[in-house]
Amino acid sequence: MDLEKQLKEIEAMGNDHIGSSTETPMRPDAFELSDIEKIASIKKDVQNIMHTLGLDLSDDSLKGTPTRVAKMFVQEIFGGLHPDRRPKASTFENKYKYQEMLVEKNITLYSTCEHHLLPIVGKAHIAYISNGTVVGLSKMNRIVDYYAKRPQVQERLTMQIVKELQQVLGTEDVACVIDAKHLCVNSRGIRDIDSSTVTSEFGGAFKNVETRREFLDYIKLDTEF
Ligand SMILES: Nc1nc2c(ncn2[C@@H]2O[C@H](COP(=O)(O)OP(=O)(O)OP(=O)(O)O)[C@@H](O)[C@H]2O)c(=O)[nH]1
Ligand SMILES: [Zn+2]
Repeated sequence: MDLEKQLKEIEAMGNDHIGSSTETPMRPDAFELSDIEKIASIKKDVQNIMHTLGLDLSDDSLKGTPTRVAKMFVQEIFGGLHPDRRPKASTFENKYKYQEMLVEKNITLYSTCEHHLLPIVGKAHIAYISNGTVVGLSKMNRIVDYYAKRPQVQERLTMQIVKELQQVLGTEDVACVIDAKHLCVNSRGIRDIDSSTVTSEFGGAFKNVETRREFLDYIKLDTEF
């Protein structure tokens, strides 16, 4: 089979998982292997890639790389694929009777583009209006970090963060804006170092133009990376 045809088939297989859902496309058997087993398997895959590239894996500087990359994939940059790592977001009663929106802005975001497996670096900004329940501030940073630690497209990441907070807080009134640089755009391909991508998801009251405007005024997108 020629290469072009093979590539088309591989692409078609990948697209089977893509739906309109905000869920990360995972197979049902995603957690049959333990983390240790995944690290051992990925180590061999990375060894194979490096070997194919012609690198000498007995070199002192290179020999630890397959293990390092495998651990980094499973435990760090893709650690958010595992539901066990979902942050426990304890909620409290809004005893202050605070009625206005709460904004957690400039949340540092490191993710990975699922098309090229290159870094996405940026800031997330979150707002919610309590309907009686509040959440500890750091939990918003933790939720961003959990969903960011997956192969991602920025649109899905933005929606996953909002959906999670809506569930935790029991309200639709949650919004998220992400401003991020994609190294797949900045450092390869079109190599545009200055462009960044802005995505947003506005739930409930944030669909109202004035409420949305208030949130956007608080965060004033002057993001520095
Ligand atoms: N919608 C969306 N696209 C993304 C995201 N991250 C990367 N991309 C784009 O996904 C596309 C991948 O499509 P292809 O055209 O198959 O990739 P490519 O041939 O390497 O494209 P170039 O980057 O233009 O060289 C690229 O245009 C990326 O810029 C994201 O978070 N959201
Ligand atoms: Zn990419």
